[in-house]
Amino acid sequence: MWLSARIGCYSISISRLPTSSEICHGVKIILALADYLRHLKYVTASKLLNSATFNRPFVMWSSSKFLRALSTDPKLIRTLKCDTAKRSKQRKIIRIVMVRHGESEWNSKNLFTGWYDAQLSRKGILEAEQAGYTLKKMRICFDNAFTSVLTRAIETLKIIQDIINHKGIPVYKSWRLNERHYGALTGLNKAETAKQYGEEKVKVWRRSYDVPPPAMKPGHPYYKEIVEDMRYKHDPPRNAFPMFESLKLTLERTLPYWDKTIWRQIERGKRVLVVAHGNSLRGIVKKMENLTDEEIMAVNIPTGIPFQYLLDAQTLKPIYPTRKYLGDPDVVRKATEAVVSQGKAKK
Ligand SMILES: O=C(OP(=O)(O)O)[C@H](O)COP(=O)(O)O
Repeated sequence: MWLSARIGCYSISISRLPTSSEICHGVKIILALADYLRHLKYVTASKLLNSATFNRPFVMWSSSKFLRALSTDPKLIRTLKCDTAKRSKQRKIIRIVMVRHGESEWNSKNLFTGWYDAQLSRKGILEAEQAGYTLKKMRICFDNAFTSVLTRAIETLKIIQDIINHKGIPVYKSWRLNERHYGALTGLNKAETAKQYGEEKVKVWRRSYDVPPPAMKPGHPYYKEIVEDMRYKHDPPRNAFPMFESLKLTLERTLPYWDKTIWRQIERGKRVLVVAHGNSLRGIVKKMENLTDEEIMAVNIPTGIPFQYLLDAQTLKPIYPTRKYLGDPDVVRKATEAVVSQGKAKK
């Protein structure tokens, strides 16, 4: 190798002395490289050049000479960026960030929402913005993002992407990340339901692992709107379209997507952002933290506050056993308590 350089986790190898015509193209290459890295890492071209370190100390070139040494010949320049395997090895820790969408209009009215496509409330938009600013302040970057097919999650993701300047990353949407289907409870007020059926019953419907809510029947006010929604035209199949879901049933359709799609990306060293829902995320939390069916009952996820898992890049095991919220602990505690209180009977 004539020269190899490392810039952060990216490497450039130049196989031989460039010819004079190759040197002419150098500027174009470095600009393309700077542009690529700026997209991924927010570095400017000058920072990029200043941080270049060469593995042959005697070839400590100035930036301008380095510029001129680059060429458009792909055989000459072996690598412009490290492959993901190399990156994940260099990165000792892999971060996964998840966030429940910002407050929806139905959250603000304390209604069971499930598969009803509620919009973000004004407060929910602000929560999504705050989530974006938190990630921006921490300089957290992502390679791709995953969300449900419900507007409140998609909009939250868009707001975050805008703020952290990640509009270009691939976004994958799947109904498998949808909120649990709340069946016949969809559209009912939680506090009024607790008054009618008792707080204990509502707690079982909201938080038990395998007790489902009553099924949504064709006469239900939101039946047609959900079943005939064009976003479900092809998937889930008609004969498997849910009419209710316990957390267990939710997890049974979320987990294959987590394992086969999201986790594969994580294994390849990709930094993923998952924007989903209170209960679809509780399912993933159960799996990540290895919680029992009883332990998951106590987990409540507030809207719009990102949380992360840090994994050892070699073993892919979480470094800390529980999720860490990226927010003021007091705010997180109050927001979590507020979620619990939603099931208290109306006085
Ligand atoms: O649709 C819902 O969740 P979402 O607002 O996260 O999409 C549910 O109404 C959440 O309610 P729960 O916290 O009583 O399970």
